[in-house]
Amino acid sequence: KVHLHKWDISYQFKSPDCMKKLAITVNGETPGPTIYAQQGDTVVVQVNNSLVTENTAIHWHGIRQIGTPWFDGTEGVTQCPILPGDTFVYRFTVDRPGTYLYHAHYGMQRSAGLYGLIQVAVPDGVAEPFAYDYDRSIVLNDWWHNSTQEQATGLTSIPIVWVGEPQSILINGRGSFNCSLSGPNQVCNATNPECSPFVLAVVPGKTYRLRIASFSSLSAFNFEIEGHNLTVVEADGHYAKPFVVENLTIYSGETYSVLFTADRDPGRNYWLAVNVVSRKPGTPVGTGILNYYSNHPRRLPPSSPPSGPPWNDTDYRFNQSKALRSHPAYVHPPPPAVDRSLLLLNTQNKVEGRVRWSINNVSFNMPHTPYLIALKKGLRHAFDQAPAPETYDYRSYDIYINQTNPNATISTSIYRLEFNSTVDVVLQNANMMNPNTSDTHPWHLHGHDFWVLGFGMGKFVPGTDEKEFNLVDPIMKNTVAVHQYGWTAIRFRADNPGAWAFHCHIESHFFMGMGVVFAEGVDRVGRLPTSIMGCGHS
Ligand SMILES: O=C1O[C@H]([C@@H](O)CO)C(O)=C1O
Repeated sequence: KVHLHKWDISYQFKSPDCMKKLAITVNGETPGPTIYAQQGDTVVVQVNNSLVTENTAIHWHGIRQIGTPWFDGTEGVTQCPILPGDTFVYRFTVDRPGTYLYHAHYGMQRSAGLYGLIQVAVPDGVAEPFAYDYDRSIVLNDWWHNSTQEQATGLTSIPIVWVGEPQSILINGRGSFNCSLSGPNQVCNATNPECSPFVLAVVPGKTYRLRIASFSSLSAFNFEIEGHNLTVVEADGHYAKPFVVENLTIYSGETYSVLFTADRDPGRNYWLAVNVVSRKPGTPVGTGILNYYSNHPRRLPPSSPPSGPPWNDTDYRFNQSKALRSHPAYVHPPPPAVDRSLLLLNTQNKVEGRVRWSINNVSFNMPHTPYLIALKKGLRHAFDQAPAPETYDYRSYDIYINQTNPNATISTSIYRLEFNSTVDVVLQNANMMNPNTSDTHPWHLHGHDFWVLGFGMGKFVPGTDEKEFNLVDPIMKNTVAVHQYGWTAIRFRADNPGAWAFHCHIESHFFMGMGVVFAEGVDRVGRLPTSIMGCGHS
């Protein structure tokens, strides 16, 4: 089946948290419409860029784009930007069931509101390894009152003007800023229906599948339904070995399905609560209402919203990461032999006086000619041909202190992977430029899923820590957290011809250079559509 969507991308005045602000919308909405499809279907999205003064591009996050690497929607990597007034048609197959995302992949436009869900159902007659009565979704985001242009300008200023903690957390596009805190020239209207809390209505006794997705620009979130345990059953489109949590930590770019049963006292409503974790919260708890039929949907619960785990409890988050395993009936064992291992140190640095993020001391810079085009056409002058660094000086580097020399270099270099090779990547976290701080970084790989082999605290020791890898039942994902001062190991097969971004999903961190590009089998890529071209060298 082919699903055709016609999208008009435009700025609109919106008040998702009661404060009026310009937001980027799909057909006037943020979050944009959910794309529904069934495994094997073709999705066609005709994107008309009505932003007037801004380019755009849309990434289909978690969709591997097998055979269509040019429709990954990553500006600078797989396509030229879509110019204002232009229409671009994405056409791709959704080859696996599960919960996926779409969002802008141009500048910091995701933060401005261009995002939504993709739900791919199993084929008719195919059963999933769990049962539920109803399917619902929860889309999480963090929200600022200044514009993304202002944020981007601040990030590139000397000295840096950091974006700071968000003003609000949005649940399905709804938050509630305290209007008494708004400045005199700002339009905040607490009674605007756009910012009335999200209500999840449930029938007592029924079991719900909640598809939870985070589009956060910065924050790690902890999601809790007051008084209801959650059973995790899916992550990034893969069935998980079910495990029960009181609350779920979710990082930007991840999706989970959880099951819960509305089996508590039906005489009242309960809170949905989203708390910021990992960074010191500067944002009030995001709330919604779990409404037991037949209570009034606006009746507030008689309690305070859950405050979640302590924001700085790294072990708590680390333990959830380690609890996530493949469902036993759906294990795809990773290839045992590895062809290449990369050890990637994540650091905050300075380049020419600006604060940047670097991988093995190289800060990523997007070239003007998209890599896929440059590689396919052999345009060697379009980007730095020197290979990107494979490792860092792990023997002497102290991940717990500020670097003695914070300067890094900036480059457009990439990792060329042999087609069909098996690649291990260990992401190593470290101290930032402020003393005693390390952020959690959700890393997202385009074009592939990877096996999550392991997590560790402290420094990864090559030759030793591989022994801790889970080669038995690792979950496959497309986004995974690298915990503070810790490491995360993944494995993937370079079996998808194309050029693929791999980056921190924190919007400002990727903007500040926190990413790399992998390219494989480009000689096998079919004829590039001319619609992706028109910028840079030719
Ligand atoms: O990239 C970042 O920059 C700030 C801060 O380190 C500089 O002001 C911060 O908290 C980040 O995550």
